[in-house]
Amino acid sequence: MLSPSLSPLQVAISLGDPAGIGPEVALKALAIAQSQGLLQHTEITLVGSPLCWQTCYQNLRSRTEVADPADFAQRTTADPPTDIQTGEITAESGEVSFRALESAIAGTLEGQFEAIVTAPIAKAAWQLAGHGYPGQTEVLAEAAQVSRSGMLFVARSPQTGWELRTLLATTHIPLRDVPHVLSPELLTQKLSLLIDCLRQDFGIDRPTIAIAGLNPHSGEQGRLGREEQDWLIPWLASMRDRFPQVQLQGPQPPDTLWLSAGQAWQRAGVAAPDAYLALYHDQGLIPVKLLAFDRAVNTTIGLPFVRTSPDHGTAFDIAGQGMARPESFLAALELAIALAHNRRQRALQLETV
Ligand SMILES: NC(=O)c1ccc[n+]([C@@H]2O[C@H](COP(=O)([O-])OP(=O)(O)OC[C@H]3O[C@@H](n4cnc5c(N)ncnc54)[C@H](O)[C@@H]3O)[C@@H](O)[C@H]2O)c1
Ligand SMILES: N[C@H](C(=O)O)[C@H](O)COP(=O)(O)O
Repeated sequence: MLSPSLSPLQVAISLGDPAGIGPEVALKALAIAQSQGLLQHTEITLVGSPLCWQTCYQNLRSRTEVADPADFAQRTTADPPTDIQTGEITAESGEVSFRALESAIAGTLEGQFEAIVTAPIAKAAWQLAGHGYPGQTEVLAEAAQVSRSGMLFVARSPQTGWELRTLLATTHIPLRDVPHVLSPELLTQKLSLLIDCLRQDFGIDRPTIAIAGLNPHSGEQGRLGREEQDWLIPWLASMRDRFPQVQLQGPQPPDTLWLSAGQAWQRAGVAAPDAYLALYHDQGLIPVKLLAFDRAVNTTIGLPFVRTSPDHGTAFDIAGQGMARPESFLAALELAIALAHNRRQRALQLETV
């Protein structure tokens, strides 16, 4: 038997919404990973309805490179009672995608998997199926019973190797609620989580982190909004005292905060922060997706296991046509393997001291 350090990493891939492009990008990414030898030390388990995995494979195999689900281990959940209509938001597809995620999480909490890569789900389909969660992140955090979790997007530039990391302080809430939900307590929780993650998962002990303001021009001394003056600037000052090893920049005008990321993405040697903290969903995700839509990975931090996902959704407009690009899913798979490997190494080091 292999020693724990040499046994294959156990990675689950959850089906996602079978009416969308999730199973397609997963099987395409797996075909690339197989051909590039990326799975040599990894055992992949496909989680979800076996009928849906097979249907996707049979539909696409003559048109494009897709891996055969039969090449992988399976953790099965119930097949849908009726045919899933590609591109349609239905309760049936919502139920199938929810069960796949639930089963992947259960397998992880039982110790079967070290990482989960989730294919995208449609939140509206979950609602139709009676699952009121705003996203997969929230299900994962609840199931893992963690007090702190966060939605971090990671993307590596193919030109320079520089890594963009953006954490969202708030996620799936209406824009009008953002100023009420933001607070010094919430930001302290997210910032400390980010600092821990940078140290443990990315090996950065003394990071530079840039924090966005909320209002145009960061409030322009209170003339365009008061949050910066009233509490964001004092909060940041207190965080500088609390985390002296971290260089904290901000609160910076949000419209230009990610300019440094754009420059470091394209040109080697440009100085840019190790991570950005965005105050709300689209503030952080517009620059991330504009710069790196085919590269970025959504990873849930603060969990006792690794979870990654592509940065895109179910793309119902192109589902079933074989044209979905698998690069973001492949990046999610690669990051999951790298992070799970790091965690295993760290656990072994802790055992030996
Ligand atoms: N991680 C996730 O589970 C996740 C992430 C984002 C959105 N979603 C869900 O997906 C659904 C659709 O969301 P949306 O339309 O806002 O975003 P989307 O990412 O699904 O699509 C946005 C646009 O990008 C295109 N696109 C997306 N992925 C692509 C790919 N791999 N290759 C080629 N083109 C691609 C689509 O065709 C569409 O034009 C929503 O229900 C949303 O909740 C899920
Ligand atoms: N907010 C993410 C994005 O826009 O890409 C995505 O919806 C996250 O969804 P999950 O929590 O389901 O991963």
